[in-house]
Amino acid sequence: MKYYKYIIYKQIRIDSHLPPSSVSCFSVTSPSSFLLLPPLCKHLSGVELVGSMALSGVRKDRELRIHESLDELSTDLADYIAELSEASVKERGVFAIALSGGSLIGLMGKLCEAPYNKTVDWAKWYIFWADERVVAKSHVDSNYKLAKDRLLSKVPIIPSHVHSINDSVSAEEAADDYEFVIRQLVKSRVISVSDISDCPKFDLILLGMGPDGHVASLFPNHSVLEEKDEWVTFITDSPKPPPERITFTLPVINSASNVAIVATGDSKAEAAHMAVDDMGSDLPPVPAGIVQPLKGKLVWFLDKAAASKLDDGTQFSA
Ligand SMILES: O=C(O)[C@H](O)[C@@H](O)[C@H](O)[C@H](O)COP(=O)(O)O
Repeated sequence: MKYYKYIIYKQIRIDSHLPPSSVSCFSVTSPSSFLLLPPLCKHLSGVELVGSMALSGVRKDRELRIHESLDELSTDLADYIAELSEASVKERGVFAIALSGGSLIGLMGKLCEAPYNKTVDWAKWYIFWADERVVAKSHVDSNYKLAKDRLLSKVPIIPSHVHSINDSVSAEEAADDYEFVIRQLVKSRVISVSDISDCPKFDLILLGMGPDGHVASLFPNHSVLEEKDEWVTFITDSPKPPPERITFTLPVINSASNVAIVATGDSKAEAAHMAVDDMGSDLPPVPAGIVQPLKGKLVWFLDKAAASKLDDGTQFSA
């Protein structure tokens, strides 16, 4: 649970230019982490803890969860997804979740085990892909195949709720088709709609991050980052093979109720630093750094290696 310490330290540092009386909100993620605040504040000059507002006060900000091990991270990720699923089913009767490819799917593996395999309301899940490689569904590169083999085939999800892309058409047509499917499901309220952007509002979008800071199939310095009109678009020149992909656009990602970015290993450390820390205005932000939900909540799941280059990362290693 060391990541809570990091979050609290980070927020105090960000807020500490304010007069002490203004420091009333922290990204505290659990009541137990609140206990860490008083001793921490005592050691920071100019910082004073202001009442119990901190317990319920959560900044509209990202949350960082940094884990000692992949096992711990997987458990936390499964807890997080299960909690969001429960809340969404309670509120809307369904849970619309978008997956990505890569190591993320393996890290979600705990959902297939007890207690989640029995406690999660799988029949209410509607599955989408934030990005997909334009290959046959049976191809080893298919994100659908990866999720089906590792996750979806192991839990009682209703097959008609699994919305994979049309794999028998071009990338452009697959993107158009996929957007059409999403539009129908927005109409029938399976997917909510954002009241500020008119985009679909997924209950949760799960993203991995590449060493270059890409998320979904939004690659650095690629014109796909500028797409504002479409919900789903396509590329044919992905720097990460295979070249043809469809992807949610940034406006859709940033309209979600919840977005999680999951990144592990040394190779992600530099990109995590560039996305999470304030790099000033000289450098263009990496795509992961432009993921900033308008009204929703962003949570980063990192292991120690991926977090090793974050500013103040040493605060974490105790
Ligand atoms: O289809 C894809 O390639 C992905 O959706 C992509 O965005 C992936 O999530 C990242 O590249 C991270 O992948 P790793 O976690 O395997 O490094």
